[in-house]
Amino acid sequence: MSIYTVVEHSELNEYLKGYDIGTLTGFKGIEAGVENTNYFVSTTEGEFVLTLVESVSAADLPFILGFVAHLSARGVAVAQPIRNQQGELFGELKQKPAVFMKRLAGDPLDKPDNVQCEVIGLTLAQAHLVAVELPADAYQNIYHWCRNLSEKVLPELDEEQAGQLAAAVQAAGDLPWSELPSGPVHADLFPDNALFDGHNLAGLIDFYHACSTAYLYDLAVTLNAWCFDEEKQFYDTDKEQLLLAGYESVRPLSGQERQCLPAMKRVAALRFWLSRLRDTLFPKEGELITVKDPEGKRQLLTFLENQG
Ligand SMILES: Nc1ncnc2c1ncn2[C@@H]1O[C@H](COP(=O)(O)OP(=O)(O)OP(=O)(O)O)[C@@H](O)[C@H]1O
Ligand SMILES: N[C@@H](CCO)C(=O)O
Repeated sequence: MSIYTVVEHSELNEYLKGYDIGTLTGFKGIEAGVENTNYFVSTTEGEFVLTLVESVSAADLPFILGFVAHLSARGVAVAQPIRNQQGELFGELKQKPAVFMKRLAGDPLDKPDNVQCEVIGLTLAQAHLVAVELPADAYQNIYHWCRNLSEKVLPELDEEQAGQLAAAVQAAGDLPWSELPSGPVHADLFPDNALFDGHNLAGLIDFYHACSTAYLYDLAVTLNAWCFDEEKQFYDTDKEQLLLAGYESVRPLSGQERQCLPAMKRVAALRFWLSRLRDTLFPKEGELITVKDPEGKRQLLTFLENQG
C-alpha cells in the first residue's frame, strides 16, 4: 500500500467546498498503487477518487490532465477528471496537487485474459488516434531518460547486470526515434491501470506518466505488461497477436513501426527495469510503500534479447 500523505476528515471536508460534487460522507485510503496517494471518496453526489500527486509536479498536470480530459471528451474509456468551481482540473491539498476523478465501476486487472488483451489493444489505438489532435507537448526522449537514470543506477549493480544494462541503453539509442509517429501517450498502461467489469472496459486510469513520445513505445510497454507473465517467465504470443490485432483494427502500424517493434519491446523492458531499480535502491519516504521487484523486468529484457 502506498499512502505517502495522510489526509484528515476535516481537511478533505474543506477541500470539497471548492467542488460541486456534494458533501463528504466517507473516505478510505486505497491499498493499490505505487507512486501517488489515492483515496476513495464518497459524497452526497456520488463516488470519486482523490489523488494527491506525488510523482510529478503541478507544472506537469495541465498537460497530463488536459490529455485525459480530451480522451474523455472524445469518448475513449478513461476515468473522467472533475473540474473545481474555478474550472481547473486540479487544486492543492496538504501542499500536494490534488485531483478528483469519477470512480469507475470495474476492478484493476491482475492477469488479463485474451479478450481483455484485444480490448486494450483497440482502446490504446483509439487513444493514439485522438491524441493526434493535441500538440505533442511534454516530449520525452525515452533513450535520454534511460541513459540518465542508468548513470545513477549502474554503480550499484554487479558486473553482469551492469553490462546488460549498459548494452540495452546503447541499443535504445539506435532506434529512429525522430522518425516514428509521436504524440501524447499513457506510457504506463499496465493491467492494474485498466479497470474491467468482466470483458467490459470501464476505463483507463493513472495517466501520471503521460508524455509525448513514439506511439510505438506506448504499444511496446502495453504488450510487455499484458502479455509477459513475470512469475512464469512466459511471453504469451496468443495474447500478443490479439492485442496487436485489436490495435491494428483501429490504427495499423507502418512498415517502419512494425520493423522497430521487437527493439522497442526491449526498450520498454529496460525502462521499467530501471525505474524499479531506482525505487528499490533509492526508496522514497512514506507511510506505507509498495516497491515492485526489478528482477521481473530484467528477466523480461533477457527473454527479449534471446529472441533477437
Ligand atoms: N477512477 C478510478 N476509479 C476506480 N478506482 C480507481 C480510480 N483511480 C484509481 N483507482 C484505484 O486506485 C488504485 C491506485 O490508483 P493508481 O494506479 O492511479 O495509483 P498510483 O499510485 O499512481 O499507481 P501506479 O503504481 O500504477 O503508478 C487503482 O488500482 C484502483 O484500485
Ligand atoms: N507500472 C510500473 C509502476 C508504476 O509506474 C511498474 O510495474 O513498474
